Amino acid sequence: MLPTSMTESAQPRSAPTTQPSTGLDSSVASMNDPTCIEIAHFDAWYGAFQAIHDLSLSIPRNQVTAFIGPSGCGKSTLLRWINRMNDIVPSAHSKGTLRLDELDILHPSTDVVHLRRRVGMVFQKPNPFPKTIFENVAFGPRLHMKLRRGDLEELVEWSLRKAAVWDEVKDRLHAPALGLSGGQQQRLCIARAIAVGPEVLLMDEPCSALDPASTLAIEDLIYELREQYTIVMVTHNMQQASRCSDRTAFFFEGQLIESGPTDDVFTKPQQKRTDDYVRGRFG
Ligand SMILES: Nc1ncnc2c1ncn2[C@@H]1O[C@H](COP(=O)(O)OP(=O)(O)OP(=O)(O)O)[C@@H](O)[C@H]1O
Repeated sequence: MLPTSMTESAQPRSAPTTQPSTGLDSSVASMNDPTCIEIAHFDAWYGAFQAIHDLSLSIPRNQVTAFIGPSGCGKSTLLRWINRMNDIVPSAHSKGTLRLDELDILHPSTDVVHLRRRVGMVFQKPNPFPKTIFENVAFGPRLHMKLRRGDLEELVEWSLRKAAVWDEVKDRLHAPALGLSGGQQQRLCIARAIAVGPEVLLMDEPCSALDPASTLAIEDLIYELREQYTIVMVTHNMQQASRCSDRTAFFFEGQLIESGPTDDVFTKPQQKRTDDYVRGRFG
């Protein structure tokens, strides 16, 4: 399932394959456990409206899992609970289990700042800070790590290379990030997310605001990044799910209808509703 457009540009050329030493070990997790995120009997509400019903799903480590389903079926809601983004929505509440390895994500004592270092998020619309390219990537490490200038520069370069945008920005690191194209901005946002050493990257329709060429570049990148990160991606684009995910979960009206290897979900789905959806009969 390697994307046909897998290009050299998606690969860090001379970058080290491991993150420069920053005192932040993203590999502390029980790496032998194939499950990275365990979701069990999870319900979520906005006020009295129940958006997710009794959902259970295991998200495997170092794979790309795509969440698909018609608008309003709860994909983003689940994604946003995984790094507790819904904490800022006053009406949002939930019940059940969400685990990242040993960490009980929903437990009131869970340190949300620490959780978000382990679980980075990339949004639909690229959202660089109104700062320079360098400062966008350096922002998280400056906040969380005490790095000498040289180490910080090395980490910024590593992150930009890993996000396959280094060659395009290396000569203008101190120019405003908002001057980049949409596709470059999205890769910059991915660099910003990986600079703090997450284990998981959540991507909420990361290509929906991009042109086809930038979309293919990001898809190639997503496929590459799964060697090091567990990726969960919401997408409305069936071709995208089949091009760059290993597993697919189909949601409908707040329920998980089926999940499995992407090829199976697309070519021999177990449920009629899945079949209808992946064939474009609704949604
Ligand atoms: N902040 C909110 N307050 C109230 N209801 C919400 C809120 N966010 C989402 N919802 C509702 O929860 C349900 C699930 O929404 P969610 O955004 O998770 O769906 P989705 O599958 O991601 O949709 P889309 O594909 O359109 O992004 C929808 O009915 C939506 O209207």
